[in-house]
Parts: sequence; structure tokens; C-alpha cells
Amino acid sequence: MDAILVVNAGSSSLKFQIFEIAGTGPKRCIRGQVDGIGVRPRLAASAADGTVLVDRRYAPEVVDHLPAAIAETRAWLLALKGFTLRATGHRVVHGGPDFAKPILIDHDTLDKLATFQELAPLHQPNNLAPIRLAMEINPDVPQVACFDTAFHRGHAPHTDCYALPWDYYEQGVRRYGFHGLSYEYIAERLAEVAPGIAGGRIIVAHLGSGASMCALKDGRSLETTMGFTALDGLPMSTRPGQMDPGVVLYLLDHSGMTMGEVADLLYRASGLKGLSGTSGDMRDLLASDDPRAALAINHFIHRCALSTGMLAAALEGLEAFVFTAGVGENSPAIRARIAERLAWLGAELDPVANETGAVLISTPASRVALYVLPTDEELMIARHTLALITTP
Ligand SMILES: Nc1ncnc2c1ncn2[C@@H]1O[C@H](COP(=O)(O)OP(=O)(O)O)[C@@H](O)[C@H]1O
Ligand SMILES: CC(=O)OP(=O)(O)O
Ligand SMILES: [Mg+2]
Repeated sequence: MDAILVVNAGSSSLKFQIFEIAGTGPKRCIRGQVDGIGVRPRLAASAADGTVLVDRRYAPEVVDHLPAAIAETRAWLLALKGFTLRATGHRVVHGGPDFAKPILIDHDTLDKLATFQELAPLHQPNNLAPIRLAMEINPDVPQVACFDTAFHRGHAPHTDCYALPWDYYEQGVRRYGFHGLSYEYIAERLAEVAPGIAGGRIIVAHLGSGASMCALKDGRSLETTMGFTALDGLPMSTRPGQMDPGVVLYLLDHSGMTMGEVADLLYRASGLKGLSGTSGDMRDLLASDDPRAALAINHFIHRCALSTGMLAAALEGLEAFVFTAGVGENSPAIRARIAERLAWLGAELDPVANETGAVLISTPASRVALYVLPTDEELMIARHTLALITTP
């Protein structure tokens, strides 16, 4: 069967899906992921009907970084039979100022995308390595890059600039925003599940290992919490989120740390992991009775509440708030804590709906509708990829 492979390398996971190229669009055949990289690695994949195809656990040191997860996944995929690969779609986190929509990759664009590597060190190298490999091994199969930044590229200059001399904006020092494929998918899903609300003022909270929020108006991105890099905005698994840049200057001047060590601190040792001193995985923190774990969770909730206020101001009102990604989809406790902080906006959680996996988790009286919608960045990538390879 003619198929599209989709690869999504995130900061703590490698997700992949295989879609059949059907007349009606991409049809999911296999969905899998390696998650818990370096903590509790697990390769799991299932068929569209839920049949488990693989479920393999590894010692943390065996799959301790994304390249190891890519190698394990590749070995498993190579043994699959029955698929004729027509294209591969890749999530590429940083598209810089020029890439505002998905593109077919050639060697020049690959080189250009590699120049953004230092702006997304947890992602970009792992996004580009599989593309490079696929182009070498199978040069006839088109490789398509879909960018996290693209969905936010319509922002007005006064919202995506920093208050630096204008030259820096021209050089590309801007607030790009990320998780755009997730927001694009959620905007489409909302139009299906809540057509009366989808055109309104909505905040989507993508709370995964990386976390951000997006203000949607008429299904388009108006504002978002991430900026030039994916360090900005909400605190994350291992990243601090929004911070006074003076802290970085201070560290460089006074701590004796090199640039690389400061980068490592900000990308890999901060956020929930740094504050708790134990783990960046929200599941571990929720299960812990350590006061530092509670402090990390309290900080996360507080920053989510502050960012919601900021985005509600950008939207000048709020009709709905959507939870998505690893934490947002799976943790009723975190959703309840955030919803509590949105009460002043008129949000009222339905605790039973929240605990029982409902899509709509607010009460009928709630002035802000609360939703839980699983994201599907891979389906978004498959749609873009199919559109690109079939456009004459
Ligand atoms: N049941 C759960 N409760 C709380 N957090 C969860 C749960 N399941 C998954 N997570 C969190 O989701 C995160 C992964 O989310 P995901 O969106 O897949 O991240 P990424 O794409 O950035 O790798 C993990 O860090 C984990 O802490
Ligand atoms: C941009 C980003 O942080 O992505 P992820 O959440 O997949 O790590
Ligand atoms: Mg992700």
C-alpha cells in the first residue's frame, strides 16, 4: 500500500505514524512512540484498530537520548512489510523568518535549516538527522518539513518584535512561537467538536514536556507564550520558561560557567526538574510527597495562570480554554488546579467530566468552556505532506 511516514522528534519523545494514502486523505495505519527517553524508555506502537504491534522497555542508559530512540525506531520500521513509502513528513521545530509553510526539502534548504540549530538545540538536530539519513538512503522519496513556527507567522510586527533596536528584528531576532502544528490541528478539531465556539476567542494550552499556550482568534494564532527559542513562556520539564535576561548575564559574569554550560542549565537542568531537584516528569512530581516536588507543581500552575491572563488580554475576552499534549491530556489533577485559577474569568470545572475523560469538562453554567482535546501533530504533518506531493 502507498504510505506516508511521519516523524515527530520532541524534547522527551520520538513519535511516528504511518498513513495510507487514501482518496479521502491520509488514513492512519500505525501510531507509535518512544517516550520516557533517559528515564523509562519505551517503544510502543499499535495498529489503527488498537492491536499492539510492539511494546518494548529499555534500561535508561540504553535509550538515553533522541538519536538512540531514532535508531531503535528505524530498526523496527525497517522490518515492517506491506508499505510502499511515497514520502516522509517531518516536524521541524524552527523555520526561522523565511519558512512560513511546509516545504519539500532539498540539500540547500537542509543546510539553511541547520543554521537554526542553536535556536532549538533540543529539537532541530534531531529533526534534521532523520531527513539527512533518508535523503542519503532513499533519494527518490520526497522529504517534507513542517514547521512549528509556521502557524504563528501571521503575527503583527508589534507583537512579534522585542523592544531591541529594529535592526535585530530584521536580522531575525523575533518572537517566532512554537507548537504550531499542534495548534493548527486543535483549531481544526475545534471547528468539528465546537463549531459555535471555534471562530471565537480561545486559549490552547499545549502542556507536554515542552509547554506553551496560544491565543486563537478565528482559528488563527494571535499571540503565544514562546519566543525566539523554545525556552520562553511556561516552565517546562527541563526548561525554565520566561525569565529576566539579566539572570543569564549574571550567570555568564559571575558563575564561572561557560556559554555551553549556561545553555545546558537552561535547556536540560531547569524547569520542573531543576526546581524539584528530582524529575522533570509531571507524573513523578504528582506521585511525590517531597515539598520541592509540590513547589515545582505550584510554580507551573502559577505561571500557567499568569500566561492565561496575558493571552486573555491579547484576545480581549475568552470563550474557551483547551488542554492538550502529555500533561494536558492525561492529568485531571493539573487540569483541575489550572481551572481553579481561571475561575475569575468565569471558568467552572465539572469535576466528574474532568476525571472521566470527557471532551467538554466545564459545567453548563461556565462562562468559559473548558475542553480536553488530544493533539495530533503527526496527522497535521501527514495532511501537509500529502498536499505537497500531490500538488502539480
Ligand atoms: N498521566 C500523566 N500525568 C501527568 N503528566 C503526564 C501524564 N502522562 C504523560 N505526562 C507528561 O507528558 C509529558 C510528555 O508530553 P508530550 O506532549 O508527549 O511531550 P513532548 O512531545 O514534548 O515529548 C511527560 O513529560 C509527562 O510528564
Ligand atoms: C517546541 C517544543 O518545546 O516541543 P516539544 O514540546 O515537543 O518538546
Ligand atoms: Mg511534543
